[in-house]
Amino acid sequence: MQQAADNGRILLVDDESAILRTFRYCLEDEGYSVATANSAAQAETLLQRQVFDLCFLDLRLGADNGLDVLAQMRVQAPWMRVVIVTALSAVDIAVDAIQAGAADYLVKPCSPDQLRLAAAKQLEVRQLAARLEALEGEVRKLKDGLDSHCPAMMAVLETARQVADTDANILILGESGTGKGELARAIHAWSRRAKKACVTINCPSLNAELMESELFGHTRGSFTGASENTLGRVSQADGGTLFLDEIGDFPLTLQPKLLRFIQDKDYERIGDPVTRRADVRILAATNLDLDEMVRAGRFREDLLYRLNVITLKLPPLRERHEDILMLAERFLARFVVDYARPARAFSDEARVALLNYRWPGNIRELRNVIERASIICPQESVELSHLGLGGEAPSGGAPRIGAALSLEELEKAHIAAVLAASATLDLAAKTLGIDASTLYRKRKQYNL
Ligand SMILES: Nc1ncnc2c1ncn2[C@@H]1O[C@H](COP(=O)(O)OP(=O)(O)OP(=O)(O)O)[C@@H](O)[C@H]1O
Repeated sequence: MQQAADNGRILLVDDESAILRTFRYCLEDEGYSVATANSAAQAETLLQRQVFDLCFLDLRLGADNGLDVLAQMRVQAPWMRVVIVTALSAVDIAVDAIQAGAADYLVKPCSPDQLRLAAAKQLEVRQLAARLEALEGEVRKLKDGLDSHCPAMMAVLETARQVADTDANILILGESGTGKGELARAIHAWSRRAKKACVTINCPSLNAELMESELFGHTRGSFTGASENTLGRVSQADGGTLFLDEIGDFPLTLQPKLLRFIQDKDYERIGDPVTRRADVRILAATNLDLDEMVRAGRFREDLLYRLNVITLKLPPLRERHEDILMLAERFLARFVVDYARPARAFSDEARVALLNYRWPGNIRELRNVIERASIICPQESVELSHLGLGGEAPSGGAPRIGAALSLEELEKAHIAAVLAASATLDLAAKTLGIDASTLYRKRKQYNL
């Protein structure tokens, strides 16, 4: 029975019981699952209860108008292919039916071969459509890359999807590399603002003056170096989304202007007194403890309350056990194509190591580890040794001063080691003797 349903589920609608019987035997012999209805009402009831892939519909159904029945079917089961069965004298109505959404027509009396051929052809189209739908779903998932089998992450994604289409401001929390930026872009893509821009500002990379100009724009000559008028990101994001990445580093002195913009949607460009408006949805992300920053006087409480209308907290990768191998396999599949390398799968030992590692750098670190492994692995199976998961830093041991390394490689390794040994980014920046915004840029540059 299940096998027949898998081959194709067919509904026959005709008021002549002899025709129903002959068609049924012929199609069942082909291995299809077949149901019959001798009136429009019976067909409607069956369609409410069961899913059909194909319907053979006689347009002359007693008192019922066949075209009305067809229209009803198109609403009830739009995926179902409908083949009209008609007498030669009524072929012109069949043509109307095709215009109304039927897939094809058969002229009565038809031979068993004609019936079988029509069924096979339509079921093939239906299977292709179903396959396309499934693939589109997969592509959508891969595109936002955000599917998960981890209950905590699934709950975050579910809330994110629910609130995506509202204009509520959302604060995304989570350790560095957990995918806050990815989630922000996905929320924009799921929202009704998707056709407009999603503009990102990396807050730590700019001081207060440059940030104001970046956000709201400026007029030529309004400050040293302002050689031309600029629109500002807020204006670019009009109708869309503004993503404030690492909002914890947003300059304190500029926070009142951001607050006013979020509350009233009003702003002025630097050097231009005209008050402008922009319809922008705000998403913000941070790995800092904003409540703690409020207590320490480093972040405005009123701004925090405007930003965190909805808060989404991404779990760290070490708590997403169910997802580690899925993500690793996905990265591997992508990188071996990018680099044209032979690796195809992980050995058992490598899988265990991936699951047991603590992933302090979360998905960003996993991505780097797999990218590196996919390059250095010379065979189909990625072994534990290709992963380089020995110590804290996955890049394979501390480099020696004087070793055959470029300055860049040395800098990357040193920054990685200092980051691993420092409690906060500020402390790491202090140790390195650079400011936090430079450290931010270097982390992004080296994917640390
Ligand atoms: N679900 C995912 N599937 C594939 N790649 C992902 C996923 N989530 C994150 N990534 C990748 O991991 C890296 C880190 O992601 P992202 O920049 O969004 O993290 P973050 O939490 O915003 O990091 P930070 O706090 O350091 O800015 C990026 O390269 C991103 O493409």
